[in-house]
Amino acid sequence: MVAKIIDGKAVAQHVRAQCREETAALKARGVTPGLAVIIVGDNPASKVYVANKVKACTEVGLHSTVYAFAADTPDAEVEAKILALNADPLVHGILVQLPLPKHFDAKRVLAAISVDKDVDGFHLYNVGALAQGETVFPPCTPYGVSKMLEYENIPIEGQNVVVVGASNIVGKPMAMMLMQRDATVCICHAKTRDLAQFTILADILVVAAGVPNLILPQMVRTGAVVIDVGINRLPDGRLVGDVDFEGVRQKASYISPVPGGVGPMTITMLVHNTIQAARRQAELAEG
Ligand SMILES: Nc1nc2c(c(=O)[nH]1)N[C@@H](CN(C=O)c1ccc(C(=O)N[C@@H](CCC(=O)O)C(=O)O)cc1)CN2
Repeated sequence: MVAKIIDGKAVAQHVRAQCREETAALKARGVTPGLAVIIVGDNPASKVYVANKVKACTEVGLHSTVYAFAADTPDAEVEAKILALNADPLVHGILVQLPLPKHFDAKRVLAAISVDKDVDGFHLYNVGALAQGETVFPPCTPYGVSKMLEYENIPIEGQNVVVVGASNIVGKPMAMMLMQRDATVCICHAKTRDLAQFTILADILVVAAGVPNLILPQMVRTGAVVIDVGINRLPDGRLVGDVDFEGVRQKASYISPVPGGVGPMTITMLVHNTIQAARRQAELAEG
Protein backbone atom coordinates (compact mmCIF):
# COMPACT_ATOMS: atom_id res chain seq x y z
CA MET A 1 0.00 0.00 0.00
CA VAL A 2 1.25 3.49 -0.83
CA ALA A 3 -0.50 6.31 0.99
CA LYS A 4 -2.38 9.14 -0.64
CA ILE A 5 -0.66 12.40 0.26
CA ILE A 6 -2.96 14.92 1.90
CA ASP A 7 -2.01 18.18 0.20
CA GLY A 8 -2.40 20.85 2.88
CA LYS A 9 -1.87 23.63 0.36
CA ALA A 10 -4.79 22.38 -1.77
CA VAL A 11 -7.10 22.03 1.25
CA ALA A 12 -6.02 25.50 2.38
CA GLN A 13 -6.89 26.96 -1.04
CA HIS A 14 -10.32 25.30 -0.84
CA VAL A 15 -11.01 26.78 2.63
CA ARG A 16 -9.58 30.17 1.61
CA ALA A 17 -11.99 30.34 -1.35
CA GLN A 18 -14.87 29.99 1.15
CA CYS A 19 -13.20 32.60 3.37
CA ARG A 20 -13.04 35.03 0.43
CA GLU A 21 -16.78 34.68 -0.19
CA GLU A 22 -17.62 35.20 3.47
CA THR A 23 -15.33 38.23 3.66
CA ALA A 24 -16.95 39.77 0.57
CA ALA A 25 -20.39 39.27 2.15
CA LEU A 26 -19.23 40.95 5.37
CA LYS A 27 -17.68 43.84 3.44
CA ALA A 28 -21.00 44.34 1.66
CA ARG A 29 -22.45 44.87 5.16
CA GLY A 30 -19.73 47.44 5.91
CA VAL A 31 -17.53 45.13 8.00
CA THR A 32 -13.92 44.39 7.05
CA PRO A 33 -12.62 41.59 9.29
CA GLY A 34 -9.52 42.83 11.13
CA LEU A 35 -6.71 40.89 12.78
CA ALA A 36 -4.11 42.27 15.20
CA VAL A 37 -0.92 40.25 15.59
CA ILE A 38 1.45 40.79 18.50
CA ILE A 39 5.00 39.53 18.21
CA VAL A 40 7.61 39.92 20.92
CA GLY A 41 11.32 39.35 20.30
CA ASP A 42 13.34 38.20 17.32
CA ASN A 43 12.52 34.52 16.88
CA PRO A 44 13.20 34.06 13.12
CA ALA A 45 10.58 31.32 12.67
CA SER A 46 7.94 33.43 14.45
CA LYS A 47 8.72 36.34 12.12
CA VAL A 48 8.13 34.10 9.09
CA TYR A 49 4.83 32.78 10.52
CA VAL A 50 3.62 36.31 11.28
CA ALA A 51 4.55 37.50 7.78
CA ASN A 52 2.64 34.54 6.33
CA LYS A 53 -0.41 35.36 8.48
CA VAL A 54 -0.42 38.94 7.19
CA LYS A 55 -0.05 37.67 3.61
CA ALA A 56 -2.95 35.25 4.04
CA CYS A 57 -5.16 38.01 5.46
CA THR A 58 -4.38 40.29 2.52
CA GLU A 59 -5.03 37.49 0.04
CA VAL A 60 -8.49 36.84 1.48
CA GLY A 61 -9.39 40.52 1.92
CA LEU A 62 -8.90 40.96 5.68
CA HIS A 63 -7.25 43.94 7.32
CA SER A 64 -4.28 43.10 9.54
CA THR A 65 -1.82 44.99 11.71
CA VAL A 66 1.36 43.71 13.35
CA TYR A 67 2.55 45.10 16.70
CA ALA A 68 6.21 44.17 17.21
CA PHE A 69 7.82 44.52 20.65
CA ALA A 70 11.45 44.09 21.71
CA ALA A 71 12.21 40.92 23.70
CA ASP A 72 12.85 42.92 26.90
CA THR A 73 9.48 44.71 26.82
CA PRO A 74 7.73 44.49 30.22
CA ASP A 75 4.65 42.21 30.34
CA ALA A 76 2.52 45.19 31.37
CA GLU A 77 3.28 47.06 28.14
CA VAL A 78 2.17 44.13 25.98
CA GLU A 79 -0.92 43.62 28.14
CA ALA A 80 -1.79 47.33 27.80
CA LYS A 81 -1.67 46.98 24.01
CA ILE A 82 -3.96 43.94 24.21
CA LEU A 83 -6.47 45.87 26.34
CA ALA A 84 -6.46 48.73 23.80
CA LEU A 85 -7.05 46.25 20.96
CA ASN A 86 -9.86 44.59 22.94
CA ALA A 87 -11.64 47.95 22.88
CA ASP A 88 -10.98 48.70 19.19
CA PRO A 89 -14.13 47.98 17.13
CA LEU A 90 -12.08 47.64 13.91
CA VAL A 91 -10.12 44.71 15.39
CA HIS A 92 -12.08 41.45 15.48
CA GLY A 93 -9.27 39.02 16.21
CA ILE A 94 -6.13 39.30 18.36
CA LEU A 95 -3.27 36.86 18.61
CA VAL A 96 0.03 36.77 20.44
CA GLN A 97 2.63 34.84 18.48
CA LEU A 98 4.13 32.03 20.56
CA PRO A 99 6.59 31.32 22.03
CA LEU A 100 6.98 34.49 24.06
CA PRO A 101 10.42 35.31 25.50
CA LYS A 102 11.10 33.37 28.72
CA HIS A 103 10.45 36.18 31.21
CA PHE A 104 6.82 36.49 30.07
CA ASP A 105 3.93 34.88 31.91
CA ALA A 106 2.34 33.58 28.70
CA LYS A 107 -0.87 32.38 30.44
CA ARG A 108 -1.43 35.83 31.88
CA VAL A 109 -0.79 37.56 28.56
CA LEU A 110 -3.18 35.23 26.71
CA ALA A 111 -5.82 35.72 29.40
CA ALA A 112 -5.77 39.47 28.67
CA ILE A 113 -7.23 38.86 25.19
CA SER A 114 -10.99 39.33 25.03
CA VAL A 115 -12.66 35.90 24.75
CA ASP A 116 -14.64 37.22 21.75
CA LYS A 117 -11.44 38.17 19.90
CA ASP A 118 -9.39 35.11 20.88
CA VAL A 119 -9.03 33.73 17.35
CA ASP A 120 -6.19 31.40 18.40
CA GLY A 121 -8.51 29.78 20.95
CA PHE A 122 -5.82 29.86 23.65
CA HIS A 123 -7.71 31.86 26.31
CA LEU A 124 -8.55 29.69 29.34
CA TYR A 125 -12.28 30.28 28.75
CA ASN A 126 -12.06 28.98 25.18
CA VAL A 127 -9.90 26.04 26.32
CA GLY A 128 -12.58 25.17 28.90
CA ALA A 129 -15.34 25.61 26.36
CA LEU A 130 -13.50 23.22 24.00
CA ALA A 131 -13.43 20.63 26.78
CA GLN A 132 -17.21 20.96 26.93
CA GLY A 133 -17.59 20.78 23.14
CA GLU A 134 -18.79 24.38 22.88
CA THR A 135 -15.79 26.31 21.67
CA VAL A 136 -16.26 29.29 19.39
CA PHE A 137 -12.67 29.48 18.17
CA PRO A 138 -11.05 26.05 17.89
CA PRO A 139 -7.22 26.35 17.99
CA CYS A 140 -5.96 26.74 14.44
CA THR A 141 -3.62 23.73 14.04
CA PRO A 142 -5.98 21.00 15.31
CA TYR A 143 -8.85 22.74 13.52
CA GLY A 144 -6.78 22.53 10.33
CA VAL A 145 -6.18 18.82 10.89
CA SER A 146 -9.95 18.28 11.33
CA LYS A 147 -10.59 20.12 8.04
CA MET A 148 -7.99 17.97 6.25
CA LEU A 149 -9.69 14.78 7.49
CA GLU A 150 -13.09 16.18 6.48
CA TYR A 151 -11.78 17.15 3.00
CA GLU A 152 -10.58 13.58 2.42
CA ASN A 153 -13.84 12.12 3.82
CA ILE A 154 -11.91 10.24 6.47
CA PRO A 155 -14.35 8.99 9.14
CA ILE A 156 -13.63 9.85 12.77
CA GLU A 157 -16.52 8.36 14.71
CA GLY A 158 -15.55 5.07 16.36
CA GLN A 159 -11.95 5.25 15.11
CA ASN A 160 -8.90 4.64 17.28
CA VAL A 161 -6.97 7.91 17.39
CA VAL A 162 -3.51 8.19 18.90
CA VAL A 163 -2.14 11.69 19.44
CA VAL A 164 1.60 11.85 20.15
CA GLY A 165 2.47 15.08 21.98
CA ALA A 166 0.34 16.82 24.59
CA SER A 167 1.06 20.51 23.96
CA ASN A 168 -1.56 23.16 24.67
CA ILE A 169 -1.35 24.37 21.05
CA VAL A 170 -1.81 21.02 19.29
CA GLY A 171 -1.95 17.72 21.20
CA LYS A 172 -4.46 18.50 23.96
CA PRO A 173 -6.99 20.43 21.81
CA MET A 174 -6.60 17.85 19.01
CA ALA A 175 -7.48 15.05 21.41
CA MET A 176 -10.52 16.97 22.72
CA MET A 177 -11.80 17.77 19.24
CA LEU A 178 -11.59 14.17 18.05
CA MET A 179 -13.04 12.83 21.33
CA GLN A 180 -15.97 15.19 20.74
CA ARG A 181 -16.46 13.45 17.37
CA ASP A 182 -16.74 10.05 19.14
CA ALA A 183 -13.25 8.79 18.37
CA THR A 184 -11.47 6.61 20.95
CA VAL A 185 -8.53 8.83 21.82
CA CYS A 186 -5.20 7.99 23.43
CA ILE A 187 -2.60 10.68 24.18
CA CYS A 188 1.06 9.70 24.22
CA HIS A 189 4.32 11.58 24.55
CA ALA A 190 7.67 11.27 22.78
CA LYS A 191 8.84 9.72 26.07
CA THR A 192 5.99 7.20 26.36
CA ARG A 193 7.49 3.81 27.27
CA ASP A 194 7.26 1.53 24.22
CA LEU A 195 5.43 4.16 22.18
CA ALA A 196 4.90 1.66 19.35
CA GLN A 197 2.49 -0.46 21.41
CA PHE A 198 0.09 2.51 21.30
CA THR A 199 0.76 3.91 17.82
CA ILE A 200 0.25 0.50 16.19
CA LEU A 201 -3.39 0.59 17.35
CA ALA A 202 -4.13 3.88 15.62
CA ASP A 203 -6.57 4.17 12.75
CA ILE A 204 -5.65 7.85 12.80
CA LEU A 205 -2.22 8.83 14.12
CA VAL A 206 -1.56 12.52 14.80
CA VAL A 207 2.05 13.29 15.66
CA ALA A 208 3.06 16.62 17.19
CA ALA A 209 6.07 15.86 19.36
CA GLY A 210 8.85 17.87 17.70
CA VAL A 211 11.16 14.86 17.28
CA PRO A 212 12.39 14.02 13.77
CA ASN A 213 11.91 10.36 12.74
CA LEU A 214 9.99 9.55 15.93
CA ILE A 215 7.47 7.48 13.98
CA LEU A 216 8.94 4.62 11.95
CA PRO A 217 7.05 2.26 9.60
CA GLN A 218 6.98 -0.63 12.11
CA MET A 219 5.06 1.63 14.53
CA VAL A 220 2.19 2.19 12.11
CA ARG A 221 -0.75 -0.10 11.32
CA THR A 222 -1.17 -0.92 7.61
CA GLY A 223 -3.84 1.42 6.24
CA ALA A 224 -3.60 3.99 9.06
CA VAL A 225 -4.10 7.71 8.42
CA VAL A 226 -0.95 9.56 9.52
CA ILE A 227 -0.99 13.30 10.17
CA ASP A 228 2.42 14.84 10.81
CA VAL A 229 2.29 18.11 12.75
CA GLY A 230 6.00 18.19 13.64
CA ILE A 231 8.17 21.02 12.34
CA ASN A 232 11.88 20.33 12.77
CA ARG A 233 14.72 22.20 11.11
CA LEU A 234 17.65 19.79 10.55
CA PRO A 235 21.30 20.94 10.79
CA ASP A 236 21.50 20.78 6.97
CA GLY A 237 18.61 23.30 6.78
CA ARG A 238 15.93 20.81 5.68
CA LEU A 239 12.48 21.06 7.26
CA VAL A 240 11.04 17.71 8.33
CA GLY A 241 8.18 16.45 10.45
CA ASP A 242 8.15 13.79 13.18
CA VAL A 243 7.36 10.92 10.82
CA ASP A 244 9.73 8.92 8.60
CA PHE A 245 7.73 10.07 5.59
CA GLU A 246 9.17 7.79 2.90
CA GLY A 247 9.00 4.68 5.09
CA VAL A 248 5.56 5.27 6.61
CA ARG A 249 4.15 6.26 3.23
CA GLN A 250 4.55 2.62 2.14
CA LYS A 251 2.16 1.45 4.91
CA ALA A 252 -0.37 4.20 5.54
CA SER A 253 -3.54 4.90 3.56
CA TYR A 254 -3.16 8.69 3.90
CA ILE A 255 -0.21 10.78 5.04
CA SER A 256 0.34 14.52 5.40
CA PRO A 257 3.79 15.85 4.42
CA VAL A 258 6.04 18.44 6.05
CA PRO A 259 6.28 21.02 4.61
CA GLY A 260 3.00 21.47 2.74
CA GLY A 261 0.70 19.57 5.11
CA VAL A 262 -0.75 20.93 8.33
CA GLY A 263 1.31 24.19 8.33
CA PRO A 264 -0.65 26.00 5.61
CA MET A 265 -3.89 24.92 7.30
CA THR A 266 -2.86 26.55 10.60
CA ILE A 267 -2.71 29.94 8.93
CA THR A 268 -5.89 29.36 6.93
CA MET A 269 -7.93 28.44 10.01
CA LEU A 270 -6.69 31.62 11.69
CA VAL A 271 -8.14 33.62 8.80
CA HIS A 272 -11.34 31.57 9.08
CA ASN A 273 -11.61 32.20 12.85
CA THR A 274 -11.04 35.94 12.34
CA ILE A 275 -13.89 36.08 9.83
CA GLN A 276 -16.15 34.21 12.28
CA ALA A 277 -15.16 36.68 15.00
CA ALA A 278 -16.05 39.61 12.73
CA ARG A 279 -19.39 38.04 11.81
CA ARG A 280 -20.30 37.38 15.45
CA GLN A 281 -19.31 40.90 16.53
CA ALA A 282 -21.29 42.42 13.64
CA GLU A 283 -24.35 40.36 14.60
CA LEU A 284 -24.05 41.47 18.22
CA ALA A 285 -23.69 45.12 17.18
CA GLU A 286 -26.69 44.87 14.84
CA GLY A 287 -28.71 43.39 17.72
N1 LIG B 1 -0.12 32.32 18.47
C1 LIG B 1 0.30 31.19 17.89
N2 LIG B 1 1.57 30.82 17.98
C2 LIG B 1 1.97 29.66 17.39
C3 LIG B 1 1.05 28.87 16.65
C4 LIG B 1 -0.29 29.27 16.60
O1 LIG B 1 -1.18 28.60 16.02
N3 LIG B 1 -0.63 30.45 17.22
N4 LIG B 1 1.51 27.74 15.94
C5 LIG B 1 2.93 27.57 15.73
C6 LIG B 1 3.53 28.33 14.61
N5 LIG B 1 2.65 28.62 13.45
C7 LIG B 1 1.74 29.60 13.56
O2 LIG B 1 1.81 30.51 14.32
C8 LIG B 1 2.88 28.01 12.18
C9 LIG B 1 3.84 27.04 11.99
C10 LIG B 1 4.10 26.54 10.70
C11 LIG B 1 3.40 27.00 9.62
C12 LIG B 1 3.69 26.55 8.23
O3 LIG B 1 3.02 26.97 7.32
N6 LIG B 1 4.71 25.74 8.01
C13 LIG B 1 5.13 25.41 6.68
C14 LIG B 1 6.63 25.51 6.61
C15 LIG B 1 7.09 26.92 6.83
C16 LIG B 1 8.60 27.01 6.93
O4 LIG B 1 9.24 26.90 5.90
O5 LIG B 1 9.11 27.26 8.05
C17 LIG B 1 4.68 24.00 6.34
O6 LIG B 1 4.56 23.17 7.27
O7 LIG B 1 4.45 23.76 5.16
C18 LIG B 1 2.43 27.94 9.82
C19 LIG B 1 2.18 28.43 11.08
C20 LIG B 1 3.68 27.99 16.99
N7 LIG B 1 3.28 29.28 17.44
